[in-house]
Amino acid sequence: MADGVDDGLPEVPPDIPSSRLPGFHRLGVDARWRELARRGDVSPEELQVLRALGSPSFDIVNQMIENAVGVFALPLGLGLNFTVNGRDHLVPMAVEEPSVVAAVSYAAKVVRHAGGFTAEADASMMIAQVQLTGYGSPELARECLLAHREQLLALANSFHPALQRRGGGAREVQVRILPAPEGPQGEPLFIVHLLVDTQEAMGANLLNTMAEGVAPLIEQLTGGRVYVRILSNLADQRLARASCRIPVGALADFDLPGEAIAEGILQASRFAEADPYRAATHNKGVMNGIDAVAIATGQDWRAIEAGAHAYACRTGRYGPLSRWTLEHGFLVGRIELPLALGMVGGPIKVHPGAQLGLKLLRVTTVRELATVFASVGLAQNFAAVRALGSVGIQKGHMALHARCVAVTAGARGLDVEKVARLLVERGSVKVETAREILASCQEAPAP
Ligand SMILES: CC(C)(COP(=O)([O-])OP(=O)([O-])OC[C@H]1O[C@@H](n2cnc3c(N)ncnc32)[C@H](O)[C@@H]1OP(=O)([O-])[O-])[C@@H](O)C(=O)NCCC(=O)NCCSC(=O)C[C@@](C)(O)CC(=O)[O-]
Ligand SMILES: NC(=O)C1=CN([C@@H]2O[C@H](COP(=O)(O)OP(=O)(O)OC[C@H]3O[C@@H](n4cnc5c(N)ncnc54)[C@H](OP(=O)(O)O)[C@@H]3O)[C@@H](O)[C@H]2O)C=CC1
Repeated sequence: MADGVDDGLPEVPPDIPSSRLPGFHRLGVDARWRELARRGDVSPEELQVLRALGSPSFDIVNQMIENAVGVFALPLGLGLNFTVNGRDHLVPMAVEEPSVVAAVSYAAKVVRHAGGFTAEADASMMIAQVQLTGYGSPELARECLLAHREQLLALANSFHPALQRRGGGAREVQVRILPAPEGPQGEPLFIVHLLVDTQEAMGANLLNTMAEGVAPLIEQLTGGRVYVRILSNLADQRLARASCRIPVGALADFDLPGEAIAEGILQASRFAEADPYRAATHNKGVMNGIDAVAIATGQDWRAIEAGAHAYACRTGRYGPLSRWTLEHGFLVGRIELPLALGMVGGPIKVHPGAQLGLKLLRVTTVRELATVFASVGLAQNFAAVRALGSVGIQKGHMALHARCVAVTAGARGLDVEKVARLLVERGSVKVETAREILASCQEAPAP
């Protein structure tokens, strides 16, 4: 029971506001704002911030990037129905693509009925890389650096003493010797990895400072010359995992039994495992959700994208980030990917929208944030493969895309919904058809 509407679900504990807002999408935007305020998801001050997000103070954006001349706004929606590890979360999503928010809410609703997502995230261990050349014998250089491990770690930590005081900091030194890309005539690549626990920060700037800081000592110890010093976005020491178990019977839809829907999802999963061309699209679907919540919470989504796709190649062949199996009458979904996120740092305390996004999510640590991100990725993928393996993507997606087509054809105001509805009814969601509908509406005499 949520907001007086019986949806057949157990009531959530009173201290955790439910993420189930039935019919929220049928409300006008003013009513949505009122509902968020009534439930206490936003304070009166935060409601003002929410209303003003489309036109933030130019001072703020001018402080964020260079040569700022304006603000490029994106729609902000709420992914609903999420339960992760027994806690409810409203998921803010900044995205331009129709049907992403509806699809993720749909999927989260199905998974919620099946007990919600189970998820976990590793500690915030990031990798900084230092490239050394002219080192002589690679084995001797490796021995020398590892023998000075404590000195290197202490030097790295001296650049961020506050991080160490919080329980984080540089933890390990590793050396990787890689074959030269030119072949045997080239000098093997000698790469020093510094593993750093960045606590609540994504950590790029923290790591870059440490990598640049330890470089002179690495040169001094080995007699070599350092070139590149930067973090790696393949954050494979900082993985997050989510899973869900849905009774096959609960999948029945489109006049199809649950078994038929499950079979379609399993076939989609097999396709993505076997074929990188399909895996790329499968993962695009996963990132539809993850990027949207990343943008809405001020994360570096390019870093997340780079990490996700590099991780998808870890076996030497590009593959899917999520997989689906059938286990004892349950459809089981699992996802694992690197998630270098922050609750502090970068633009997070600067951009009012990022602050608000994190507030709406009601997470308290960066690891909890990562569990929600992984669950969003799995939910988004579930919605897509469920549609792809049954009625196809166009039915649900194009119905929601119809509004964009109507606007492209010139519809404005109340005409947008009307033209979109007629496009769907005619089964032709095309700009040309929208123009014809608009023209016929304009020719028709006013009642
Ligand atoms: C679109 C749905 C969800 C409709 O599906 P439906 O069966 O019409 O949904 P419903 O009416 O049964 O509603 C169920 C719940 O879904 C949500 N919902 C339902 N409608 C809305 C709406 N308008 N606005 C907001 N939320 C909506 C809402 O939470 C609702 O619960 P309620 O609140 O009513 O109790 C379904 O057709 C679907 O999931 N389709 C898949 C769409 C999709 O995956 N889009 C992503 C973009 S396509 C892409 O880029 C990726 C891709 C596909 O290439 C990836 C790949 O290849 O793997
Ligand atoms: N390749 C990439 O991905 C790159 C990304 N970037 C950008 O780097 C930014 C992220 O870097 P990041 O280092 O996270 O951000 P910051 O440079 O803002 O550093 C994080 C700050 O948070 C402070 N802090 C406060 N509380 C905590 C806590 N509990 N745990 C950890 N830190 C805390 C730290 O302060 P204190 O000093 O007190 O420890 C530190 O100053 C993003 O904007 C990203 O776009 C930049 C370069 C490359």
